[in-house]
Amino acid sequence: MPLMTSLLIAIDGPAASGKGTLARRLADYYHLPHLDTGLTYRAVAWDLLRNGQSLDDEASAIEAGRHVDLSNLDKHALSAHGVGEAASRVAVIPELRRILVDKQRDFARQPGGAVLDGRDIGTVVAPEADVKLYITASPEVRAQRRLRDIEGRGGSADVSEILADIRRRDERDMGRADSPLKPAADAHLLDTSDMSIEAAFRAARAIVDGMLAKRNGA
Ligand SMILES: Nc1ncnc2c1ncn2[C@@H]1O[C@H](COP(=O)(O)OP(=O)(O)OP(=O)(O)O)[C@@H](O)[C@H]1O
Ligand SMILES: Nc1ccn([C@@H]2O[C@H](COP(=O)(O)O)[C@@H](O)[C@H]2O)c(=O)n1
Repeated sequence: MPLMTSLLIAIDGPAASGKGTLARRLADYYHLPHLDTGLTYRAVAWDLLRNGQSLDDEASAIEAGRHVDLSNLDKHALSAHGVGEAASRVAVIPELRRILVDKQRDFARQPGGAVLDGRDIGTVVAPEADVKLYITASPEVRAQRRLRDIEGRGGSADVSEILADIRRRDERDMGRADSPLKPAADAHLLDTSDMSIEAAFRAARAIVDGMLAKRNGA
């Protein structure tokens, strides 16, 4: 559906809740550019890991953050499950967050709008977003989804270890002092535990279309 005006959609939620899948579907449907902001934190973590640097080395993380190029994020290398865990460790560094958030804001403010997904989009990166979605699913359902991801790429994993990792990541992301994961006060909550991808997409689209209709005075 082509848009006549600008539309900025902010999507937040915990690991493997399905926010990236929804963000890509919505971006495609409304013809908007999409940014998975998790990739920016993953790029920093990956840089440290690759260079044998500690994830606690704040100066190196900040330097790596300055070099993150939104147009050159290697999704394939960054998508490994372990990189996500490492990303959540560097994501607690406030100075690094400032640098990455500035880049993400530049992306959000392009003419016509955009879809961004992450942990602090509705609260910090784009509090002015036209629509904010907070996507959740139970940790058990998310662990099963992540397992299917890993198996789909030819890997294998123990679901109880994935579940433990998801719980640890939730605790770190929701408990950090700077920009913790939480729904914005005006976010629409969508629990996808019992929803197919298609059903979640339909529900998200109904929210966005409802906002557009209201904005157009319908
Ligand atoms: N509603 C759903 N029903 C079943 N599977 C789903 C649903 N939504 C997403 N998935 C699947 O779950 C997996 C995780 O989804 P996705 O990568 O979108 O999550 P995410 O929240 O973006 O994760 P991350 O925070 O790690 O980037 C994918 O394999 C995706 O296809
Ligand atoms: N806006 C964001 C996005 C991500 N993070 C941190 O990065 C980790 C990896 O994110 P994924 O979405 O790719 O799983 C995540 O656990 C967060 O710690 C963030 O802080 N803010």
